[in-house]
Amino acid sequence: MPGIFEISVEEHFSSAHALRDYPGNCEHLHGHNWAVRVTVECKELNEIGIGIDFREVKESVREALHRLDHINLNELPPFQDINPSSENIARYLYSELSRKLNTETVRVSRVRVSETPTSSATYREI
Ligand SMILES: Nc1nc2c(c(=O)[nH]1)N=C([C@H](O)[C@H](O)COP(=O)(O)OP(=O)(O)OP(=O)(O)O)CN2
Ligand SMILES: [Zn+2]
Repeated sequence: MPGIFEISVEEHFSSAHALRDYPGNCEHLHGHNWAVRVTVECKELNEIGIGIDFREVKESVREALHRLDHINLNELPPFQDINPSSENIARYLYSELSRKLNTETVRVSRVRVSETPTSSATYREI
């Protein structure tokens, strides 16, 4: 039976955000240590049994997260008109990382963004 491999890495960044029009204290600027889990899928392995090197995925994720680190996310162009919610950050990273990592055999399948150990949003395309 054909199978699929899911390869995941997790990286972190720290930044502030405020949810505009949120009915509560999240409307005020506050910070999180965000955790980002990126999953890449592939059907084939190379000659040494690897779908895509964890290190290659981590390098791309770190580069993308560097742009989000230690800033006010509301001031970043992608979040000037939409809220930097976990959902919107996950979709933004999915798009950035897909451009960087997708090949004929490998594609980013999901990005999970966690604000706390118990609260996260995941973006994937169907
Ligand atoms: N679906 C979403 N809901 C909320 C988001 C979000 O991005 N997507 N964001 C927030 C706020 O940013 C808030 O800072 C996070 O709230 P929460 O996870 O509840 O964090 P707390 O530290 O307040 O959690 P407690 O467990 O209640 O201490 C809100 N909602
Ligand atoms: Zn928050």
